[in-house]
Amino acid sequence: MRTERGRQLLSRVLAGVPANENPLTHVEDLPERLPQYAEWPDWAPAQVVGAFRARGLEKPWTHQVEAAEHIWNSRHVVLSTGTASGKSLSYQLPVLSSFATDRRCTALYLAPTKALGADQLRAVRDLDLPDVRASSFDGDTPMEERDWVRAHARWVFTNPDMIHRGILPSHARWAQFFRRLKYIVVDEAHAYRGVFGSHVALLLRRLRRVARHYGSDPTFIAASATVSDPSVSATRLCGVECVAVTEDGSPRGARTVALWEPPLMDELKGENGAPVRRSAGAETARILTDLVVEGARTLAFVRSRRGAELTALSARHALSQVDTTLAGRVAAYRAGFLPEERRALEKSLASGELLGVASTNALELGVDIAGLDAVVVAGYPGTLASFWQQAGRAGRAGDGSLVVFVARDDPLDTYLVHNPSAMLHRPIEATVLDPLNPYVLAPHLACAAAELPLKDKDLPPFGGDTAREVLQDLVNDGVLRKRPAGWYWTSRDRPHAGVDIRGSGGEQIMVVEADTGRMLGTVDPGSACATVHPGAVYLHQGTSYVVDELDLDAGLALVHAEDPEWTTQPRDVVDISVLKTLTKQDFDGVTVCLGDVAVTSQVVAYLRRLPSGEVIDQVPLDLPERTLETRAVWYTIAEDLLREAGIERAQTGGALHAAEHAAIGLLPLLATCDRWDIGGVSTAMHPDTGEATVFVHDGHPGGAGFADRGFQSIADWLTATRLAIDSCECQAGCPSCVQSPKCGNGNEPLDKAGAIRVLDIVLKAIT
Ligand SMILES: Nc1ncnc2c1ncn2[C@@H]1O[C@H](COP(=O)(O)OP(=O)(O)OP(=O)(O)O)[C@@H](O)[C@H]1O
Repeated sequence: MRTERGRQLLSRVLAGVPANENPLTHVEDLPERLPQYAEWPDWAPAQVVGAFRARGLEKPWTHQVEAAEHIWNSRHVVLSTGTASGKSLSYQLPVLSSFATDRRCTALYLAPTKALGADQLRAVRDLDLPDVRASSFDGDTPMEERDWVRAHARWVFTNPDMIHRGILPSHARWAQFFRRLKYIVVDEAHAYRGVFGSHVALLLRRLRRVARHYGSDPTFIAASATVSDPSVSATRLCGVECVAVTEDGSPRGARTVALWEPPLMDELKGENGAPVRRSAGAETARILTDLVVEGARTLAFVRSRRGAELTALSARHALSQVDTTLAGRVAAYRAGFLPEERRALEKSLASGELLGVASTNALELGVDIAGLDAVVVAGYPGTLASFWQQAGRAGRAGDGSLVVFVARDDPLDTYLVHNPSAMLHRPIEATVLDPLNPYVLAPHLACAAAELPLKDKDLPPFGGDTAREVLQDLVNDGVLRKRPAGWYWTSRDRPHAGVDIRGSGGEQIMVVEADTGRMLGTVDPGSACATVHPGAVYLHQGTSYVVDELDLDAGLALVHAEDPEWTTQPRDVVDISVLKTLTKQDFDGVTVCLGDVAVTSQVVAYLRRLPSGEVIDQVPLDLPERTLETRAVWYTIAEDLLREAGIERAQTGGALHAAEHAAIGLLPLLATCDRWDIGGVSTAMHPDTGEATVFVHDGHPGGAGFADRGFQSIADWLTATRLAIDSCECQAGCPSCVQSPKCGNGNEPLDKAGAIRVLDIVLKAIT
């Protein structure tokens, strides 16, 4: 195995670690994989093959041909292979071959971001084939060009937002394009998850319905990072049965993967006196510095934009002490870079002119950077798919490379560094989305009816009976009218503008700088009280603002630029009630349930906190209550089981609370959610269940499928939760195990040992 280079870089990094620290929890060598080539398919015209060859793509890899064959034969397909495995060629080949052999057909390409769409468009144009007429159609397309695109473009590169707002509402103007539509490419399909994924799933169903109205039946091509069960996810997303191609024939250099847990620091204490680890960012800056000194081309992924900038800055500072020329070879990268800037960065990393780049996840999508010497991932990026996408940037053919995963102060990160097989040998989590969520379904059915009257035969892809019920509600509310032939939209205004496919429903709160009137961004109405309450410190693109006023009725938060030395953290009181238990599993003294709940919360105060964690004061707030109706998974425990396990009445609240926090932290292991997409409530005696209960609920109206996923995999989920708590070496609970960064109760009470007992009771009963 060619792992010498990776191992050598690792020992260099370890040489700088103080003798009393042992951050390495695991090292593993992943073997090299050799390329597997196939022949160009017979149906591919010589001109198209020639264009690829001219760009240095001599022969396709096996999976590229396998996918291309399906597409050519009009079978919907999902290609789920690793980073830089050449997914683009797999669809470009059949699409461009069709263009060459059928002078009329058209294709759509959808990317989750404009930047990625622009990259792919450039790649197609660079092939320099005649009659392709590839063109973008997004928010930046000038009005005068739009008519040309509608009338002449054959391959339109766009995004879900534009399909929703710009194409479907005026589909008649696209009639010719739709009539000839042969392919719909859904790139980076794994990005469509949670509520956004549910929106896009319904959008794709609307798109297909309109295409069929004009007589075409396009083939869907989903390109995704490796995910578990790609066929199921893609079928759910696209609304058509997709064949999966997963055998990756692209080559990959050997990689040494090191899992790294920063040490607990003696000198610093966090909330309630809990110990704190050295920050993943600081540790990453140090590792990046060592690697750059070694001349290794390294990419460090840091979760926040500010973190990426600080990491680059502190690596540059450290390097300037060693060799001033090296300091200039480290840069930061963030979202919002122009395409030219990204190209320049790709080039200088490839040439070695730049040696170190600290980046946010923005570099994850659509950048042609591969074959680096090292990648450092600071903090779990939320999904295994993202982790491998980032790690996949390392690995030079014929030479080894190094990947270091640095854990943050977080229970999921703790679990992963102590359970390497969960990180390195586990199938990637399923992409969770729920197109049947009535809160998402209703506005899409209204849009669909406005596009073309909805008929009974249209309903199966929209959920059949569920759709029929939602339509009845829309009729009752006067939004639609039911006539014998179907459901009609009756107003002159289109419903599309009111549907925010990236938000979780409801009018967004605008964050506006009072002095200048500049709109900085928007906040979900559901989280506004917690994030933009008066006095809150609001970060926007690395600049700090303080909120002066929150007017929920007007949908406005007024802020001014100010960078105080403290951060703010909301305090809330939360109550949950069970509206409907959908499924209940009874075990001896333990029940596990899935159902609909109402979560009532009120932000009542906020804390001002110094970077050291010290609290300056608590400021009361007068904000309204808010109720969220959503989906939850919960378990209950009979009192005698708690007592038998030695959990006394006074301890129960803290034990359940700690078990709840850790479980929220671990759910992203099984569902593609972020811990901020879900919430929890625990109580020693819940009025609706009559017992000690821990609830974990979705954070969006109607749910996004996360609680459902927790319910389906409850045993795996709670086993991992228990392991995470148990493997953290702190005494009484810290952010790496049972403390939560978003706890509205200031992480009190928490009982770490009690949480393990609680989980033992539940696991014993259900497994
Ligand atoms: N058959 C091939 N032989 C050699 N190089 C190839 C082949 N196919 C693709 N490549 C090269 O591999 C690189 C990655 O290709 P591409 O960007 O399509 O990968 P991807 O799977 O879409 O990546 P991502 O995971 O970022 O979405 C490109 O530089 C491309 O030119």
